[in-house]
Amino acid sequence: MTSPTFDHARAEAAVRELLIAIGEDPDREGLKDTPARVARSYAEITAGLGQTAEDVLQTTFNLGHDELILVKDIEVWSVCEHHLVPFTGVAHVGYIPGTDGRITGLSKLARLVDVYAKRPQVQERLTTQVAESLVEILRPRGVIVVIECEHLCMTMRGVRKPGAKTITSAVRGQLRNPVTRAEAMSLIVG
Ligand SMILES: Nc1nc2c(ncn2[C@@H]2O[C@H](COP(=O)(O)OP(=O)(O)OP(=O)(O)O)[C@@H](O)[C@H]2O)c(=O)[nH]1
Ligand SMILES: [Zn+2]
Repeated sequence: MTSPTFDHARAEAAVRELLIAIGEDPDREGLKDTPARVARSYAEITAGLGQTAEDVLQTTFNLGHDELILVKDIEVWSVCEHHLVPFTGVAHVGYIPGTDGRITGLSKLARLVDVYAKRPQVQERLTTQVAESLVEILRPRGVIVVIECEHLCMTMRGVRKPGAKTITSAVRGQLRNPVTRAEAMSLIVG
C-alpha cells in the first residue's frame, strides 16, 4: 500500500536529477527505467506515512488474559531520516492488558512496527511511537518496546563500524516496575 501523499512523478524526476548530479547519464540503457523503479521502491519503503496505528489496531478481543503478552524478534526495516539509508534489526513488543482485558491480534503488533518503520525515521522515535500508540489505543497496564538495529549509515559510509548495534527502549505503566521489567527483559534477552 502506497501513501496517498506519494508523488510518483516528482520522485522519478528527483531520481533522474540525482543521477545527473552524480555524473551519470540517466538515458543510458541500464539507467533508463531506474527513476521509475526507485520511485516505486520509495513508495514501498515509506508506505507507513499513509497508515495510522488506529488502522492496524482495530481488531481487539477479550481472552481474559491479564499477564504479559510479548512478540519478540519482529524484523525491522526502516530508513534513517538523516541519510535515507536503511537501518535494520528486530523489535520486541510486549504489553500487559488493561483492566478491561482488551488485547489485539499478535500480527497487529508487527504491523504496528511497520506503520512507524516504513517512513524516514530515527530509532528513538520509532520505539516511542510504537509504545505510545499501544498505550493510547489499547489502554494496557504496561508496555515495553525494545528495538535493536544496525544503521547502514554507520556501516557503509561515515564512521564505518559494521556490527555496531543501537538498542532503544520505551517502557510505560506497570512494566516500569523493576520486577516486572526484569521479567520482560529476561524473556526478550533469553
Ligand atoms: N540518535 C540517532 N542518530 C541517528 C540515527 N540514525 C542516524 N543517526 C545519526 O545522525 C547523525 C547525523 O550527524 P551529522 O553530523 O549531521 O551527519 P554526518 O556528517 O553524515 O555524520 P556521520 O554519520 O558521523 O558521518 C549521525 O551521527 C548518525 O549516526 C538514529 O536513528 N538515531
Ligand atoms: Zn543515517
